Amino acid sequence: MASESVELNNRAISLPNLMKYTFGTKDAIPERDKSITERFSRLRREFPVMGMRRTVEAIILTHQHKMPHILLLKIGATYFKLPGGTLEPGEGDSEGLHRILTTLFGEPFIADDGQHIFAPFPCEIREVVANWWRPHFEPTQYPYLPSHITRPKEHRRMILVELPPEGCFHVPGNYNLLAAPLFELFENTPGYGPVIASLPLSLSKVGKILQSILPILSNRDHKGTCGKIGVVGGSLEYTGAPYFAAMTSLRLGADLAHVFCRPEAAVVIKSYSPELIVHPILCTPGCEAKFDEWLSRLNAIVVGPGLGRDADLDELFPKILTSVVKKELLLVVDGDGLFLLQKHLDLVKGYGKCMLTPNAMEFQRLEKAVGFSPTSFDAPDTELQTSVARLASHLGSLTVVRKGRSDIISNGVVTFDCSLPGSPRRCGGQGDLLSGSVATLAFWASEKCVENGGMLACLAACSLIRSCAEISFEKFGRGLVASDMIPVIQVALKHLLEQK
Ligand SMILES: NC(=O)C1=CN([C@@H]2O[C@H](COP(=O)(O)OP(=O)(O)OC[C@H]3O[C@@H](n4cnc5c(N)ncnc54)[C@H](OP(=O)(O)O)[C@@H]3O)[C@@H](O)[C@H]2O)[C@@H](O)CC1
Ligand SMILES: Nc1ncnc2c1ncn2[C@@H]1O[C@H](COP(=O)(O)OP(=O)(O)OP(=O)(O)O)[C@@H](O)[C@H]1O
Repeated sequence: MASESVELNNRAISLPNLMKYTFGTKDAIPERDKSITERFSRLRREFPVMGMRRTVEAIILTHQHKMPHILLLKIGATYFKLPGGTLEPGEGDSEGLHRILTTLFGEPFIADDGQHIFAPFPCEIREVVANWWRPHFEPTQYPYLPSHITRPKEHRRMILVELPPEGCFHVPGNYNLLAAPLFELFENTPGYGPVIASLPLSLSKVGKILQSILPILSNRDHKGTCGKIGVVGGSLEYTGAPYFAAMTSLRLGADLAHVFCRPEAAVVIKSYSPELIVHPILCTPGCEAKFDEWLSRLNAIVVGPGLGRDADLDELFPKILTSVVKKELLLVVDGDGLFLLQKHLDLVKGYGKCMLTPNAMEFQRLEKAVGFSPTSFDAPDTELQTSVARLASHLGSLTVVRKGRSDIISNGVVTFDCSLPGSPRRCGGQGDLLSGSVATLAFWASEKCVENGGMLACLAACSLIRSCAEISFEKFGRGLVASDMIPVIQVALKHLLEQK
């Protein structure tokens, strides 16, 4: 097989087999700077004239023995880099990257006027997979633009490049071109540096991720093995939200779902479904002790759907968070939980098992709460990605999922973008479905000790809920409501698992 088609970042891309490629060498293209010190001196010299340096780098994927590999250039014994270079002033990303790849890999020939030039390197420039910024004239770089930096010195973009099924690389003599398997790069910062080491996560495939997370059902399991999920929410006004979150966890495959709500919401929630275990305890005497006792039996907690914002929660909410963190449980904060969290961010700062799932408005509130200026709802995707990574990093690398036209997921180091089509229907409750599925998938990922389980669970959950929306929209059109999405959870899951 010359070319395998795989789904990366939810888009089909074909990976050529390197066996179908030939390799030639051509004259060396000396590195412009002889050392790292020289590189930064030149950056400093050029900055006042040229402004921020814009660098584009190619993620060229191939497959060998059915395993995806990324092409790297090796210089000397230990230095690896992605094929790429600096854009000219005013040059676009695609145009510039194609020019650079042509210089690096195009066939050399002599033009009619005697000039040594290169034949255009055949490839297709696809989407940006990752962004990194260099705030100062020094090696430190971030996958987001730190808020206090107004004049970054370099912006690096990693761009997916698709190759035809066969072809030829003409490699400059001073480089070795090699294909590194993704698993070798994964989190291997000492070997490849932070940028290359983070690429496998940025490129992860949803079907594979789900497969690695889902528990295998067995007759040896007992009730609870597949998860006991708690939802803290439900008030006089909002009874649907906690039901959606808890029911999603059951319909996804968790064994037990508990709802901790205000007494006035309990009978209503219970009447929606006999499956839910409903505790009418919120803001009642002895609530904390009762909640604490139940917590010990649960695996993951969603705090916030339909919780309300009444004054008595000011006292209870931080106590709930403290108990969850003390018991080291997986924690998803959503809906009104995010509203209340503004005053209590310190309680979750640095808590790696915490996942925040804000919508556009809730995200802005969190930004303001930490002193960042809020990112506009309509900001371009790259700016939103930067803002989500900045917030996640500021909060001590917990996971932030900003829901929207594309869902952006970041832990401050790695940022994913889930842009499956979903549906154009914006009815309430879809975010509650997401929070219930994040909690369940995060528990399963933690049980299987999946590396970066929280991030992958969030990516998988976003893909799942968008897929549910897409499938159910086909049937219900503009009349689609959140309840219509719950029965298709397993259909959507199967669909994602079957992704090639
Ligand atoms: N059936 C039930 O029980 C349900 C209960 N729910 C529960 O309700 C609670 C409050 O949640 P919430 O989302 O209504 O409150 P909040 O965050 O203050 O947003 C309010 C305003 O923000 C804006 N806005 C939001 N997104 C935006 C965007 N993308 N782009 C632009 N603007 C955007 C928008 O403003 P508007 O357009 O109205 O001016 C919106 O009205 C919470 O606990 C939740 O779980 C829901 O789950 C629904 C089903
Ligand atoms: N513009 C959009 N296009 C496609 N999908 C979207 C869009 N906006 C949001 N979604 C999807 O809808 C789901 C819920 O996101 P939303 O922003 O409505 O959350 P929310 O306001 O917290 O929901 P809830 O009504 O449950 O409180 C997410 O899975 C998200 O991917």
